[in-house]
Amino acid sequence: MNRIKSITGREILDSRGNPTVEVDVTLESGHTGRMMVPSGASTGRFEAWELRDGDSSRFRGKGVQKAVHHVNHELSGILIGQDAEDQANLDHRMLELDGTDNKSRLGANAILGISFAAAHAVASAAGKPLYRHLADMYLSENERLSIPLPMVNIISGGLHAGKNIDIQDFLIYPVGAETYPQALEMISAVYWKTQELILKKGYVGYLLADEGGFGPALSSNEEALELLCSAIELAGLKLGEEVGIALDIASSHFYNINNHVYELHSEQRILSSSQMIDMLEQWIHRYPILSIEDGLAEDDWEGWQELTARLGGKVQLVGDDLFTTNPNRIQHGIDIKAGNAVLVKMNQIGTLTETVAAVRLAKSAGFQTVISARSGETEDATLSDLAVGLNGGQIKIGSLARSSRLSKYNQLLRINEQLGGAFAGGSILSHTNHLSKKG
Ligand SMILES: C=C(OP(=O)(O)O)C(=O)O
Ligand SMILES: [Mg+2]
Repeated sequence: MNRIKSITGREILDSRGNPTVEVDVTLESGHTGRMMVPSGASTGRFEAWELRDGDSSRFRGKGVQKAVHHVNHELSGILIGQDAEDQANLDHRMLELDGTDNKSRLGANAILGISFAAAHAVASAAGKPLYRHLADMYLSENERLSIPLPMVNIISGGLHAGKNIDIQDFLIYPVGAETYPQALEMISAVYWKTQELILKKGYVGYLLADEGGFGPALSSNEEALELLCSAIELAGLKLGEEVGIALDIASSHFYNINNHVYELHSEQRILSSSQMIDMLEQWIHRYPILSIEDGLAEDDWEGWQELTARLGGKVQLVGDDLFTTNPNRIQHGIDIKAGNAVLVKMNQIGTLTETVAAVRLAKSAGFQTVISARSGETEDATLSDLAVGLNGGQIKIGSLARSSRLSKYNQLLRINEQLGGAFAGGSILSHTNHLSKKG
């Protein structure tokens, strides 16, 4: 038993210079925990509600003073004196007090901040790193922890880069790395080769997008794939074997829901669901693509069924906007065979308890999990502990050149030391065609 003594919320700034919520929880034992809440830009329609003030005289309406007020008054009012070690009870009480389906009254940003700050405080009181506290709470005793395989944004598009191209993330997978530090070395090599190539190709400026990836106005979406392949080879790494490719199509953001078509604005092309799948299938054959996220839109369940039937045996198909870390939507995907992996974003659902439920459900159905940051982040590194502590297997943080991203990559380096170098590595993807072909 360790009761909550005080809860303090405040407004801080995130990596886009927008306000976000920070929460400190102090226990009667004197231990404290802190959480800085992330924020998305290419958000799914079915996410838990991020409460913003809407008063345009401050931060273009993006202030979070209302959410902070809820932390400091209503929420702390019901939580002070509660046992912080009973995470499920804390989260349940907050959900009950909010009373809505999507946390829109008090704000998922307010609730998430308290939920994770409490976990931090309890870990600190127990003298444990957060990942260990999470593993002790949620994993079986003999489960061996490992550093997740990172998928790393190198070229950005869509809403993260001013719509230079339509597809949002061109990422690399250091599948041939035997250790996490080796993986980072490979990522850094490809990152810098990509910059060199962009300048050599005559683009004016290489421009950095929200997650630190390069965001030039390329001539087509496919040019980004060609660039990545060249950069991997120029870095002296074996394409597909040492470094593979992942995509986040983020297609909900160019889906025309009225006409049921996908509008690739940068190429002036309009595609049906089946034509989108045809395009992705061609790319899988041409490039060493191991994972595709949101290949189709959040409303296109039928398209997802076709996508999964056609490509699910060859690549990882990750639902982000599709599932929004929501156990009900994940269960529907499992039932109708839509996707085979879940992107896990804690603020899409809003509490630690529900995040764990989403991960457990995904794993129980044999789905992979990718624990993911948002495009708006802070120096908070909770994500890394969450990915290790739930044995997520894969992590998506963004690119290397942003301290909001590096805080997480560097936290994984520290945890790596403590785990004696245990790394999930490329074997996590051995079910995909490209890697299984290697034998
Ligand atoms: C990280 C992502 O972007 P955002 O946080 O903007 O939703 C994503 O789409 O996977
Ligand atoms: Mg996504």
